[in-house]
Parts: sequence; structure tokens; C-alpha cells
Amino acid sequence: MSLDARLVVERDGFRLDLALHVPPGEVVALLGPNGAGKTTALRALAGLLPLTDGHIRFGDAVWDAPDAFRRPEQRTAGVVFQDHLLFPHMSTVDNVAFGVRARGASRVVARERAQAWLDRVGLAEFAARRPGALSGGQAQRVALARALATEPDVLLLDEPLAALDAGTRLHVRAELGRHLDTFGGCALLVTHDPVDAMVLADRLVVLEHGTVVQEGPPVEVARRPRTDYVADLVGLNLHRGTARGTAVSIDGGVFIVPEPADGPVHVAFAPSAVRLHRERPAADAWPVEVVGVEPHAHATRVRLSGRPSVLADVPAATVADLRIGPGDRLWATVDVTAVAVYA
Ligand SMILES: Nc1ncnc2c1ncn2[C@@H]1O[C@H](COP(=O)(O)OP(=O)(O)OP(=O)(O)O)[C@@H](O)[C@H]1O
Repeated sequence: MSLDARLVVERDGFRLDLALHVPPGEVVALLGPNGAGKTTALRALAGLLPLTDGHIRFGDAVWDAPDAFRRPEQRTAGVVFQDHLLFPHMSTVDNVAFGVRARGASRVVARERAQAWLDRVGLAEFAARRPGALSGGQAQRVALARALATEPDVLLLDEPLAALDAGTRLHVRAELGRHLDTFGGCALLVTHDPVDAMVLADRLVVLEHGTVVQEGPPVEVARRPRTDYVADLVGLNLHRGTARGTAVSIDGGVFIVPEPADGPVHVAFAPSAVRLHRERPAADAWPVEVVGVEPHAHATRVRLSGRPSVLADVPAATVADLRIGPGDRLWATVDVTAVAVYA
């Protein structure tokens, strides 16, 4: 059964309007900048926030609609929040058993299932510990076990890895990925982190100001960003221009692209595809001024203003060779084979 929703939530001048259809087995990542409405969407799905308008249905069951509202415990959803919210006075196994009990299982069945799930997340020996005696990564895995132990139809994950340090995050992400692969229900993951989204999700839905600005498979979104936020997220230069054949006018300059097009287009390319020169090397080079130089991964990232302005990742040797520094005037070219052009 699928999750089908149109989430409209209005409050204090903010409006979320998001249509979602998630078939069983699909993992959807909701991405977006601060205040885009991601948590609002998740809270509405969990039943912690009523809709202003729209509906939430799982199969034939109506979770929210103008004339119906199911409380959180009446929805077959499992929720994992960033701060995992385990009960501090209960043992780990009781924390996991709690949700199972709340859905009507006997104490014995709930404990058995909780113990089995702790085993699956590799924490069997921590069953008797209180949450205060667990590390952040362990607590997050307990929260995941607690959500999955209820055998939810819909799994809602709100920044489940955000509170973890980089090393722990890597492990918990891999483990979460394994559980999501075998999870047969619908999963929604809210995240700021493009890596989490790319690794864990089958589909990305990008929200800005409460509305969807782009959605699609991760590879597609990463190759063809449609907003500055998405371009920044996936680390590409993005420009909008008007194409006439292989010439695209962008910001008053002319940019040569590999494939002819006509009309309004997006032009995207990686900073590593930009080449910098002291002397004008070719007719398609354009003048740029260096406005920033900073280390970036294994290269140096150079911010350049011009028509268009771009980011360039250049090897340290090139920076030294050209003596690149703020205020320098250089020429830029782009490896055209690395340029994506799309309407
Ligand atoms: N309790 C609240 N009462 C009124 N407005 C709220 C409340 N919580 C959030 N908002 C507003 O709703 C909008 C969306 O917030 P939301 O927390 O859903 O965004 P988000 O995409 O999850 O952001 P973040 O990435 O910062 O967590 C924001 O404008 C926010 O100020």
C-alpha cells in the first residue's frame, strides 16, 4: 500500500504545500534549507500537527482529511527524531518494547520483539542499560530499533544522523542503509546532508519556502540542479541563460556549450571543469576577477566574478604557478565536455 498525501500547513505567515506519493519500498529524502518546511511535513505525517488543508492516506486508511484526524498512535507510522527522545528512566529494551506494547502486544511478545531488534542493530548486550549510558550512535540505533519494532507501514526519519560525529555517522548511515533496503514500507527521510540523501534515498524531493522546487532520482538531481540551493548542495556551478545554438547568453556574457539548444536553459558544470589562464587562451575565454581563494578537498577553490561568475577548483600547483590571489584578473575557460545544458 502507498502513502498518498497533500500536506497543506499554514502558520505565522508560512505555508507548506507538498504533494507526496510514496509506493511501498521507496525511500524518499526531503531536502531543503532551514525553514523550508521539512520538519513540518514530517510532523504532519506523524500526526503531531494537523493539516490546514489536503489529506494523508495510507492505502484505504485516512490519517488526516478535513473531516477525519487520526492521532499519532492510531497511525501505523514509526518516527525517529534527531534527538532520539528515549525515555531516560527505562532500560534500552523497555524503550524499544514500549511502542510495541502501545500497539497492543503483550508484555512478553513486546520484550521478545524488542530484544530481537536490539540484536539486529547490534546492541543486544546493551538491553539492560539506561539511555544515559549509551553513546550518541548507540542511542540513535536504539531509536531506529524502537521505530522498526512496531513494524510500521511508514517510517519517518527526521535528521536521524545529524547529532552524530563524522566517524559514527558513517557507521550508522551504512547500518541505516541496510535496514532501509530490507524495509518493505514507505520511508521518508528529512536531511540537510546531501550525502545522506544521495546514499540512502531512491528519490529526492527538494523543498524551498514550503514548495517543491525539484524532485527526481538522486543522480538526476545531482546532474541537473534547478535552483541555486540544489547546485550548491551538489557542488556545481549553475547558470540560467538563453540559448541560440551553442551560444548561451548568461549575465550579459556569451558562454559556449557542447550541444545546440534554443530558448531558456540551465547550464551546469563542476568547479573542477573550469580552467584559469593569465593570457587569453581562446576566443571562448572570458575575463574574471579573483574574489576569494580557499582550500577545498584536494584542490584550491577560487571564487571568480565575471560574466558569468563561477567557482573553480584548481590544483595547488596551478595556484602557485599563476600566483593566484584576490583581485587578480584572469581568463576562464570551461571544459565543454563537462557542461550539462537542459531546459
Ligand atoms: N511551532 C511553530 N510555530 C509557528 N511556526 C513554526 C513553528 N515551528 C516552525 N515554524 C515555522 O515553520 C516554517 C518551517 O519550519 P520547519 O521546522 O518545518 O523547517 P525545516 O525545513 O524543518 O527547517 P530546519 O532545517 O531548520 O529544521 C518556518 O518558517 C518556521 O519558522
